[in-house]
Amino acid sequence: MTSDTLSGWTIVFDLDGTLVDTAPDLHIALNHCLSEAGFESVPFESIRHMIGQGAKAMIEKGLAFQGVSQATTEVEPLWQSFLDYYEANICSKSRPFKDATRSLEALTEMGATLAICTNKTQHLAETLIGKLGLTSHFASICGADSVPQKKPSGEHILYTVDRANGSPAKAIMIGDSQTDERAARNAGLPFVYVTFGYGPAPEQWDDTRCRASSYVEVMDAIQSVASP
Ligand SMILES: O=C(O)COP(=O)(O)O
Ligand SMILES: [Mg+2]
Repeated sequence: MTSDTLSGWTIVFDLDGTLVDTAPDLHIALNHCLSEAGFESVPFESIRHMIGQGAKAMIEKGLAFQGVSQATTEVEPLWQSFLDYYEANICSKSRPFKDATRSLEALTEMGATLAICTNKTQHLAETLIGKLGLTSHFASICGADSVPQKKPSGEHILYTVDRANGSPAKAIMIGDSQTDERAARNAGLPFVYVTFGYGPAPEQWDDTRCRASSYVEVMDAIQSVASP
């Protein structure tokens, strides 16, 4: 790809499962809040599909996994306990996916503007990206509580693009879940689905052009969308 190929384009990344492999730290923090409330742990293999709709939804799924109904358990105190623990340990094991950082640098060299649209809270998203030393790559970072409606609302992505001074007509969403795909569709943006994240995969996702199993393929997919 030559330089300036992506001039005027805004590339919007999901965070958990797309840019950063956060599952190990989320898993420890989820089990911390569950055990404080007297519940069993959730095994690591089961947590992947609990990520993607924010921490509260993850805790609710963790409880449901134990057969605990929300009618009998208040999620709010568990959520507070999760947030305190997770904030203090947010970057113990979380690392960018292979080649992600290099790809951010390359995209910027090609003239793209980069942004993050995540269902993490704003504060946690900024804290994690800061601790990983990635903040300077992004023109905007928009967490779930920075907008009236989080993903799968398209508004969340459109707000993120706007905050980055971009245009939805030249923007691409990269994500690892059905939530991201629906948000991109609601916003009218092309979507690149990464298969190395946490899913669940978008339903009836057969567009091989926009499926990426590595950051090398993410770069190819962006190129094919931006200059078909
Ligand atoms: O925290 C979550 O559950 C999801 O976050 P994501 O939108 O960055 O995948
Ligand atoms: Mg995700």
